[in-house]
Amino acid sequence: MEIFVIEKVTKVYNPYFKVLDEVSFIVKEGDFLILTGPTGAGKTTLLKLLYREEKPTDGEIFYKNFPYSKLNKRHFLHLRRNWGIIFQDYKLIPDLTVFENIKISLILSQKKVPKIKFHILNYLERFNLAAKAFKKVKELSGGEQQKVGIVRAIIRDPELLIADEPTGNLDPESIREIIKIFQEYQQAGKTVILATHDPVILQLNAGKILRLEQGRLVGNVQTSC
Ligand SMILES: Nc1ncnc2c1ncn2[C@@H]1O[C@H](COP(=O)(O)OP(=O)(O)OP(=O)(O)O)[C@@H](O)[C@H]1O
Repeated sequence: MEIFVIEKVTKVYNPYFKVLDEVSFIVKEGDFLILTGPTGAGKTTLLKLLYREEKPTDGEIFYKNFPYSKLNKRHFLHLRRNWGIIFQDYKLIPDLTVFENIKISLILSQKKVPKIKFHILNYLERFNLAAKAFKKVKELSGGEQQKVGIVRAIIRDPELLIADEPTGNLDPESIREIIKIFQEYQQAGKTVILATHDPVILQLNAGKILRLEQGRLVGNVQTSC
């Protein structure tokens, strides 16, 4: 089943800066898609279009056959409850603790989690973050904050994971661990879309690679079913 069909999507930022130029590809359920390309190629913009922080200037995005242009804000809020998004700039609340940041996200996802405290601490333990659970996010290192952003997204057990440069602040060992966790998640039938130019990830052969250059996809790209 197709999760996303991206059809000739163009994005122009004001006043006139074309970042994506007729980009087309499909994402199937269970895919592990790695979007790569140089700085400024448009990777973050493309992900923002998928999670609807931005709208395309032209073209259409279909999610499970529903065209985005026909969906309203309420539909997107509902969809995003089942998605895990890892933002390049983390988007954590610095004055709240690690535990509170994750708990708020879990509550917003409306997933019923029995023993929520145990559940969160268990996840944090897996990422070697249990000792930081009750520290304010602003007291953590950049890499630790990045890991909190990852835990916050995957603890929801989302059907789709969208990750924007999730390992930029991590050492190679941590990067391999994170990718292993993403792979386990994919093996459970979930879909992963990851933007990165991290050579460690690219060498791991974790998934299908799509390369963006100056707003266009280059190489072999599947654009129809
Ligand atoms: N809101 C915006 N308004 C205007 N220009 C923007 C906006 N967001 C991004 N851009 C520009 O669009 C281009 C693509 O940015 P984008 O963040 O999508 O690239 P990227 O491939 O993710 O880069 P990086 O690898 O550095 O994260 C950049 O030149 C950027 O300056």
